Amino acid sequence: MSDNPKRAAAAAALELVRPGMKLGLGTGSTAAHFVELLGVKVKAGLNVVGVPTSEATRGLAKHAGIPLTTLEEAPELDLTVDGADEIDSRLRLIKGGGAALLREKIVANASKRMVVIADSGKKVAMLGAFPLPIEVIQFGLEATKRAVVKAIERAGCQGEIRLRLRPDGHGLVTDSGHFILDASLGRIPDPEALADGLAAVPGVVEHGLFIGLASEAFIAGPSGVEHIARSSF
Ligand SMILES: O=C[C@H](O)[C@H](O)[C@H](O)COP(=O)(O)O
Repeated sequence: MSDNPKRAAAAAALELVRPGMKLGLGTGSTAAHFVELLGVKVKAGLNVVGVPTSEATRGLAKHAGIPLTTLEEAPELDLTVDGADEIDSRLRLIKGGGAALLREKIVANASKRMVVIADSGKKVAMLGAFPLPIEVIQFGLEATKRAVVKAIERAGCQGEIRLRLRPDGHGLVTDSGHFILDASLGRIPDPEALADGLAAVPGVVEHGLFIGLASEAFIAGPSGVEHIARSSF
């Protein structure tokens, strides 16, 4: 196994790729390994196309020589491979640490199969230690923030909510032109209830709870790569 667990998980997922596949390309440091390894195969003759989940991944994929397409040209994808910030035993995820959650969720939802690649540090008994990213429209930010707080409380959670900032102190703007609120909740006992509550808030574009999207995961740790399938729960 590679001495880099992220790369080992990426290499395991690469084994699922077949010629002719339309692929969703995730975002983040783990997904970047997948893109790089896929690029090596493409240069060796593998025929696939990819839909990137962020402008950062678009750049990496172009550099790696992977032919790109869009969901307009390819509205159904065969396989998406993406990282996660947290993953629980039912393959529920927190994503969006890299601010790409909106496009990541659209791409995952357009895929027949979503495979998560991660190091074992991402596995948790309960979601919530990682601050939950919530993508919101810039208009009405304070009002949306208040409504988000209420939705969070109704779902039995509490914690601090902060606007994600760029290093220059201005609000970070996502690839799709929105802000991100990071909700430090500590624990999310009922992710489904929180997901439903957040989705109902006007101004919330999307949130980083990915429920029912990942069908399997490759999780790499010191003793090797573990394969988890949702059907096994
Ligand atoms: O917005 C970013 C994504 O959801 C990433 O997939 C997630 O943050 C995991 O990134 P990394 O592999 O760098 O830990």
